[in-house]
Amino acid sequence: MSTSVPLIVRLLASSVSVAGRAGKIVRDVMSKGELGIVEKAKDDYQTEADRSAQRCIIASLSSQYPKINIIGEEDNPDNEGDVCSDWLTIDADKEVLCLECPSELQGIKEEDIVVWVDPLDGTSEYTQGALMLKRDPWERWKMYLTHPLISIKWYLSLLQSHYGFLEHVTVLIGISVNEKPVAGVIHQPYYKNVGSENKTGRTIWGLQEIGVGGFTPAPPPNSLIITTTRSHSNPVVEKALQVMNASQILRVGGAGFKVLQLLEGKASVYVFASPGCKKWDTCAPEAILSAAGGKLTDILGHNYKYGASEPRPNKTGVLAAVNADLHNYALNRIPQELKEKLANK
Ligand SMILES: Nc1ncnc2c1ncn2[C@@H]1O[C@H](COP(=O)(O)O)[C@@H](OP(=O)(O)O)[C@H]1O
Ligand SMILES: [Mg+2]
Repeated sequence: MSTSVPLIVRLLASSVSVAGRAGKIVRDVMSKGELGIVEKAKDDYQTEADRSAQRCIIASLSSQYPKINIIGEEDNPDNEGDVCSDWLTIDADKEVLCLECPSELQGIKEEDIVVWVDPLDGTSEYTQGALMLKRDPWERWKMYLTHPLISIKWYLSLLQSHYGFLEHVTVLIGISVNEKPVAGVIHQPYYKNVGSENKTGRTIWGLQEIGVGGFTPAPPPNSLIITTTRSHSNPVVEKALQVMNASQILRVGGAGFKVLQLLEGKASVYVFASPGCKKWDTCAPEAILSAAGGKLTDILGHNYKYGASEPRPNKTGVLAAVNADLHNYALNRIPQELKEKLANK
């Protein structure tokens, strides 16, 4: 790849390519059927797909950009296994390589960049989606009985969802400069492809000042439709949803997929009044949403910072909208006492 292409554009082009490779790893682990589920903390799971996809992304990017600080969700001593040679991806997306470099980012160096990687956002949905790939009802039932995450209520809703949960799964690569998300990639390994011949998924990218690519954003719905968590709710999360006066509430998995719903015109605001999301969940979605004219902050309306020394948890929740007016509307609806409760947690 030519080094005459500005660094941020090259890095985004590499991230688009490696996100697609990581997405294939996510599908391959699922096809083999051994997910290797580990509970890292309460309600926080990891699978072989999370571990392998992260090793692929970090090894590929750090071999090309050795001075960039890359932080991944699965950074821990248990995830230091081998990287297969065919995971190493040094390709770069050709369309992205032709982008203009935003004026503000022209002189930056590798040392100024922090990359936040979530190799598999929507892990709950990935493990529950696995159940639906078992075509034999007896196999499915056996898997349910030994599955650590699925209650009978969820099992029944899974049966109705026809593989839908796997579409919530995304690979997220967020690029920040001077603590601000400036570019990002959301790859959806199962976009419209479960059970079909199309096995490539889709990749959406965004770059500050330039815009988004990989799909065409749609205008917001005519009425207020909110998107929120389906697997990490609690009474405060529900209270913040109630006060929105929304015509519909969509409950889906993953921060990446919720922001895709905003960009696709399926929802207009993403409300999650709880700790739980981390910097790797929001960096790429925030960069892409901002590049499309939207806004992502915490529930108090403050921006998260993405420097390497920032705490990983987004303790004060997530509030995102397709434009500043809708963000402002949602921010004003959240009662002060609820904001204080989160701020003082
Ligand atoms: N209470 C909680 N505990 C652990 N992780 C949480 C959480 N609430 C949100 N998250 C994390 O934030 C991301 C989006 O959550 P949700 O789907 O509930 O909106 C998920 O990332 P991962 O799937 O990458 O772990 C999820 O694990
Ligand atoms: Mg995540």
